[in-house]
Amino acid sequence: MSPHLPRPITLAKLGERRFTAAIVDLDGTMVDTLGDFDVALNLTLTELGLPGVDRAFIERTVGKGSEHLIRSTLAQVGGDAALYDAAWAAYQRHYLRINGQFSAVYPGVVEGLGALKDAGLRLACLTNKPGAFATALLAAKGLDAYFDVVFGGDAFERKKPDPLPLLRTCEALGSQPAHTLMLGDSSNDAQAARAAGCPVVLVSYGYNHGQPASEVDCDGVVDRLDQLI
Ligand SMILES: O=C(O)COP(=O)(O)O
Ligand SMILES: [Mg+2]
Repeated sequence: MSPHLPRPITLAKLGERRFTAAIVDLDGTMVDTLGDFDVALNLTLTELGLPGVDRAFIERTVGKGSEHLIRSTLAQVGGDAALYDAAWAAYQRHYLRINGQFSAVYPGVVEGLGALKDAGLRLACLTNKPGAFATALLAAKGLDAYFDVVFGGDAFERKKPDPLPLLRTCEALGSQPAHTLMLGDSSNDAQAARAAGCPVVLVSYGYNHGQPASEVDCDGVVDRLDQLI
């Protein structure tokens, strides 16, 4: 395990670095979306005549985008991989209809985003979720106004943990990676940030493939986003 900075970490403690921007993950960091995933995925499985999956499976599987979630789910329930296209179409239809209805913004998120804005940082939302799901969810939860840009998992050729989405997001923000703070909940966020050269802080409460966030190589862990300021 890598050494961590003392926690709760603050922006001041992050090496007195002058941050010009922050990139914020969505699922498991700003919004607890497990309920939305559960409903959309199980409606899809029912439609295909397949057995359901439980929340523990979903919680350890989300984070690498919807395509990965659907492939893993078909494998989990013994569904034929040839059902992928039908599953993807059904999942999108169900997800877009229920998006946000079974999910909730985590405590401290609104306060944390407001404080980052007040500190003069430009903000981007960068998620592995499809862009259409992400923009609708942010709007439904009243979080859209905080962000200068929003990029989904379909915005670039590769998703987190590849550094490409972070590097492109830094470009869009006009911010150097070393001065851009990544805030996420999983090893996908942390690995992408490390490879892109962005400092990275994780939240302790999200979805990290069944592993505690404190075991991930990152610059700090917070229990609420408003602990940063
Ligand atoms: O859709 C997912 O896999 C989760 O996406 P996120 O954690 O990058 O927001
Ligand atoms: Mg996440």
